[in-house]
Formats: sequence, structure tokens, C-alpha cells
Amino acid sequence: MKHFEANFDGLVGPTHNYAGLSFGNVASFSNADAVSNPKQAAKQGLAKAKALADMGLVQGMLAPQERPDMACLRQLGFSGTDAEVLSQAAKQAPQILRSVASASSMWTANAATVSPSADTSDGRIHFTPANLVDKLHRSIEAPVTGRILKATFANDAFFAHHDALPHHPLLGDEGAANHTRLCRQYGSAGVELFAYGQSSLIGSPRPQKFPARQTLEASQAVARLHGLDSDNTVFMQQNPDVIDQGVFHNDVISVGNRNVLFYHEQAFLHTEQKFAEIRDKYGDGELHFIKVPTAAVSIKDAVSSYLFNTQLVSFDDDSMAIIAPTDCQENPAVERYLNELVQMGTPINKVHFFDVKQSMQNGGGPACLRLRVAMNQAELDAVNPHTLMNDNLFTRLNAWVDKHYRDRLSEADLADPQLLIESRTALDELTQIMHLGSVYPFQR
Ligand SMILES: N=C(N)NCCC[C@H](NC(=O)CCC(=O)O)C(=O)O
Repeated sequence: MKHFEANFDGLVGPTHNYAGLSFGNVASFSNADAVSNPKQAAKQGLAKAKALADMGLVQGMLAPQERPDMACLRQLGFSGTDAEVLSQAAKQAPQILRSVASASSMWTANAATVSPSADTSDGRIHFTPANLVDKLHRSIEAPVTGRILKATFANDAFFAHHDALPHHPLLGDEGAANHTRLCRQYGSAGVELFAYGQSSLIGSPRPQKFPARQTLEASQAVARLHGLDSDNTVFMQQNPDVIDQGVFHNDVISVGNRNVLFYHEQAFLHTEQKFAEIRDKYGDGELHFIKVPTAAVSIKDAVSSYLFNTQLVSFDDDSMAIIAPTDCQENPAVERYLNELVQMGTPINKVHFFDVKQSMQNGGGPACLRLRVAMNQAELDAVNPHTLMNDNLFTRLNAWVDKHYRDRLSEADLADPQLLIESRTALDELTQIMHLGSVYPFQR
């Protein structure tokens, strides 16, 4: 049976804004209070998704969340009409209002960890929504993320859905952003590589300045839930020094696809020892560890250009392309490196650039915007077809964005009750376009 990797991109929500919410994420902090353009952000994301579909790749979309999250504001003691709740929150707790208004669910690499059926003990695809406990604005995503995943992958015979891990710092889980998979073919069992930032229980080294969001204990729990075999699982620590330089997720410093791991030389701790374990567990077959040396690309350049927050995609002839943000073209060292990379004789022989600047300004590159799901044809046939990208969905979603989205949003707008009404109206229509049912709190 044919196997492939599908990418499910997060549709940017109507409240996309720059609120400086992510300590440790350089772009988020440096663009705090900039004026955003939600319409452009959504269209940039749709254009990238459609372009990948047009390359022959399987591409889906995941719906955004209801924001501002009024249920959360009410849980925090704000009361009255929706307009009163928003106005009290804006006056008394503006930082909380910014958090509940974030469109951060667009970065679906953080939606969940996904293990394909070839790796799991029961032969189903397993999903665990990430608890994202490190940041308030992200920690409120998991319940609705779970519902959207269930509405998208809605067939128990093929898909197993778990609850997010308990919301405790010991179990901080950032989903697929700290997980990758190496395999010969998408349909054959692979090595699942979990990259963690810290472990309180084994007392691992930790960053001094910025948080390490993913814990070893969370990665181990997800591996257990998914029924992974220890022979096919490797836990590797991110280098705390690079977390302190803005590498808040491991997908900011490495990306894997099939038999390639593209990584910066400073990405991990105990690199050679861990690569030996990967080689051992991978077994026969060529494995490419493509190391980018600091002398070619500094950590600063990697973080500002998002060279590693790129998508590595495979085509039927086994060649691979890098899907990169245009920011990589604008950085001379990174552009030079990419020009050399495609000549190096590795499976990567092409680069495609996309302008996703609205997302980049919040620290979200092409790889953050997508959740990978390796699947076979029978599993794809079981996916909600209305979430899959094609000419029709692209046209409908662009028209939907044009109808409902603003082209300018600043902090002052977040308390506007009209923005809440606009968002709910848009999302209500979206659930009909994508046949999702009542996934949002305002619909229940
Ligand atoms: N690397 C991956 N996979 N995802 C990127 C997530 C970016 C996101 N930014 C934000 O949440 C910024 C929101 C703001 O400041 O308005 C984050 O830090 O969690």
C-alpha cells in the first residue's frame, strides 16, 4: 500500500497579534506590540499549504481556536456580559487578556505528538495533544486541540486519541516540535527521536536564562501512551546553551525526514553517543546526519533566519526539498549555506522559499505551522475529507478569510467585543466548511 507523510497546517485565527507572550522566543519578544495583519497571516499560511499540495504532497488544514477564550476569563473571575468581561480584563489584567486572545494554535507542530501506525503496538496512528504548560496562552489550547484532532481524524479503527498529559511543569510537553522520526519509508517502522530540554528527576543540565519547555518525563509518557518500543525510541537532550540563545523548541535547531537528520552542530548534548544509538536502532540502510557547523551558520543566524524550522519533504523519486522561509534568503550566511547544501550530494536537492513573515514575527516558521502525520492510503481515506487541501478548499478558505478577517490588529483591539463576535461568526462558518461539528465552547 502507498505510504506518505501528510502535513496538517494550522489555519491562522482571526485574532493573530503580537503580544510578546513567549519569554525565550526572541521574535515574540522583539515584536511585542507591533501591529499585526491577521488577513495577510492567514493568506500566507494558505498559500504555503496550497503550494505543497500542488507539489503533489498530501496537505490538510487544522482549524484555529476560539479567541479570546471567554471561558478562561470567566474562570479567572471576570463576569457580566461578554463586553463587560473583556473590558474588565483589559483594565485589570491586560496581560491575561493578551494571553487568552492569542492565535498561537496556528503553530500546529505544537498541537500534538503523532506516532504513525508502523511504530505503535496496536497498529493505529496515535495522537497526544501537547499540554504546553510553559506559557499561559498556550496551556489553554489542549482541550479544543483534542476535539479538532478528533474531528479531523475521526475513525477509531485507524486513529487513537489520548488526553494531554497532566498540567504540571514536570510534564511540560510541546508536542511534535520536540519530536521527529527517522525511517527508510514512511510506512516502515522508524526510530522516534524525542528531544527534551530538561529532566528534574534525573537532574540533567538546564538552561540558565530561558525555560526548557519539554521534559524527559513528558517525552517518556508520550512514548508509553503511543505503545512505542524502546528499540525504536531515542531520548536526546537539547543543548541548554542554545536554548539560552533562543532555541525554545528543538525544531528551531534540527529537522528530520525519512533517512535524513539536518541539524546544527550545537543542537544536542552527547551528540555522537546518541547518534550511535540512533544508528543501532535504525538498523540497515543509509542514514544521513547533515551537520551544519557553527563556522558556516551561527546560532544567532539560525535563530533569526529559521534555517532549521524548515520542512524537509520527500517526493516519489526519493529526492527531498527544503521548504524555507524567505528570511533564509535574506540572511547572507544562510543563503550561501543553502546554495551549497543542494550541491552536496545528500538527498536534499532543492529549496523552495515562502513568505510567512506574519507568523515568523512571532517565532513561527514553516515547520511550526504544520503537524506531520505519516500514513497509508487506507488511513488517509479515513481522514475527514473536508480538511484536505485542494483547489476547492483553497478558494473557499481564502474567500472565508476575506469575508471575516481584519487587516490590522493592535493590543487595543483585543478588548473590542466586535472582534469576539467576528471571530465566532467566522469559526461557526468554518466548522461547516470543514465539517467539524461543534468543537468550540461557544457552540456547545
Ligand atoms: N517552534 C514551533 N514549533 N512553534 C513556534 C511557536 C511560536 C509561539 N509563539 C508565540 O506564542 C508568540 C505569541 C505572542 O507573543 O504573541 C511559541 O512561542 O510557542
